[in-house]
Amino acid sequence: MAGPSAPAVIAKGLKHLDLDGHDLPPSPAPSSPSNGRKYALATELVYTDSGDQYNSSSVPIYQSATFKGGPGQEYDYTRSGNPTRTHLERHMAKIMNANRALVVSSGMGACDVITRTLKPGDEVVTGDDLYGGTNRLLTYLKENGGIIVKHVDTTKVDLVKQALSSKTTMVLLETPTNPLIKMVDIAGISAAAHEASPDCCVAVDNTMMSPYLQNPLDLGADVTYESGTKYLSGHHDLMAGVIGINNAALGDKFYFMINSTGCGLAPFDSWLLLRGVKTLAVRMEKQQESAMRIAHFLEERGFKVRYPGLKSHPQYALHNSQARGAGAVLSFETGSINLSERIVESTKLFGISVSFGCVNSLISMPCRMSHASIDPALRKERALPEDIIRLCVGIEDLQDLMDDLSQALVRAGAVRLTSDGFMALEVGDGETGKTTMVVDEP
Ligand SMILES: Cc1ncc(COP(=O)(O)O)c(C=O)c1O
Ligand SMILES: N[C@@H](CCSC[C@H](N)C(=O)O)C(=O)O
Repeated sequence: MAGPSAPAVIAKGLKHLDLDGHDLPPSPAPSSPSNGRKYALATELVYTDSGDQYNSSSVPIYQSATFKGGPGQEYDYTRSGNPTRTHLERHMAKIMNANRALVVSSGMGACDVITRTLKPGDEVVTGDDLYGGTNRLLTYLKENGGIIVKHVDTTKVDLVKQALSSKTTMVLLETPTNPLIKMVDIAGISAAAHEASPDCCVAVDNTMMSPYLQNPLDLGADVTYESGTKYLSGHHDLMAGVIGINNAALGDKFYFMINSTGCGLAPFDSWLLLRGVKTLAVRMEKQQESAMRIAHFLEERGFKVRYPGLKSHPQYALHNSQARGAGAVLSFETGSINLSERIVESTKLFGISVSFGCVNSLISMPCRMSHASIDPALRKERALPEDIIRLCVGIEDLQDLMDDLSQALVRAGAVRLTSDGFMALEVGDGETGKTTMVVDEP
C-alpha cells in the first residue's frame, strides 16, 4: 500500500491524466425561452422586479406575522401568505415552467404536503431507491395512514405498469435517484400512470437536477417538487421545499395544506432562497463540469462509478433525452466498507456531510448517513451497497479537488503509486464480496 507521503507525485500524475483531453459533458442548453418566459433561463434566474415602492434592487423582507386592515386585504397573517414568500413563489413558478409554485419549510415538508392529499386505501407506486427521508415518510403512511405503498424498480416502465391499479392515486418518482443515481423515464411513466387512471398524480422529486437541468412538468408529470435546501439555495444556509404545479385544483389543495399546517417558508428564508437561486446557472455549470472530470478519473481507475454523464451509465441516453446536464452528484463503490470509511475520513476539501447542491464539495457514506433510516435488511434487499460513497462536487478549483481526492485514496490505501507517478488500485479486500477494483498499469 502506498503511504500518505506522496501527494506531490499524485498531483503530477493527475494533471497529466485528467485535466487534459477529456470530453466535457454536453453543455446544458436551457437557453431558449419556454412557457411564457421572456429570456433564457440563466437570465430569468436573476431577473426579478422587486415591485418595491422605493425601487429597491433586492426584494424587501416582510418580517411581520400580521398585516393590519381587516377583511378583504391581500395579506392578514404570514402563515396564510406573506409578500416576500409570494415574490419567491412567482419567481419559482417561472423557473420551474409551472403555473403555480408554493414554497415550504423543507423538501420533506413539500413531500408531506403532497402526500397529505392521499386517503386511506389509496395506493402509491414509488421507487426502490429513494432518499431515506422520503422512504421514512412513505413507511409511516403505510403503517399508520392506511396507504398502500408499492416499491418497484422505476427504471423499468413495464414494472411500474404492472404495479399500477385503479387504486393508484399517486406515482412518486426520483430521477436521478439518491444515492444510486438511477434514472426514471418521466414521460413514459407519466403516460402509463395517466392511462391507468386519469386522476393519478405523478409527482417527481427533482432535487438532484434542479429546474436548471430538468423540468418534469414539461415531460407530463403533475407535480414537480424539490428540496430547496440543495441546488436552489446553493449555500447550505437554509432549509426549503418548493412545489410546482400546472393544475389549479391541485395547487389549491396544496395551498390548503400549507395554510392548515403552517409549513409555509418564513420571510427571511424566502429572501435567502431568492438570493441563492440567482446564481443557480453559474454554480450548476461549474459543479457539473468538475463532477464530470472526477467521475472519469474514478472510473478510469476501476471504481464502479454512478454518474448520469458517463457513457457507461445504462441510462445515459434516457437521461440526455429528458435533462440538460448531468448534475454534480456521483457515487462510487470501493469493494470494502472499511476502505470507504478510510477514504471518507481522509479528504480535507470534501467535507463529511449529508446533503448536496452546496458550493462546497461534500463526501458521505449514504448507508451511515442520509439513508441510515432505512432498515439494514431492507437496504440489502434493495441492493444498496453498504460501501457506497457519495460525492457532491462544489465550485472549488478542480485541481485542488482532484489532489484532495487523490491524497485521500492514497492515505486510505485504495490506490498505489507507480514509479512515474501514475495511480493504480489495489484490489479490494473482498469484505463486501465485490471485486470492483482493477489494477491499472501505467
Ligand atoms: C432527493 C431528496 N429529496 C428530498 C429531500 C428532503 O429535503 P430537505 O432536507 O430539504 O427536507 C432530500 C434531502 O434531504 C433529498 O435528497
Ligand atoms: N438526519 C437526517 C439526514 C438528512 S440527509 C439529507 C440529504 N437528503 C441527503 O441525501 O444527504 C434525516 O434523518 O433525515
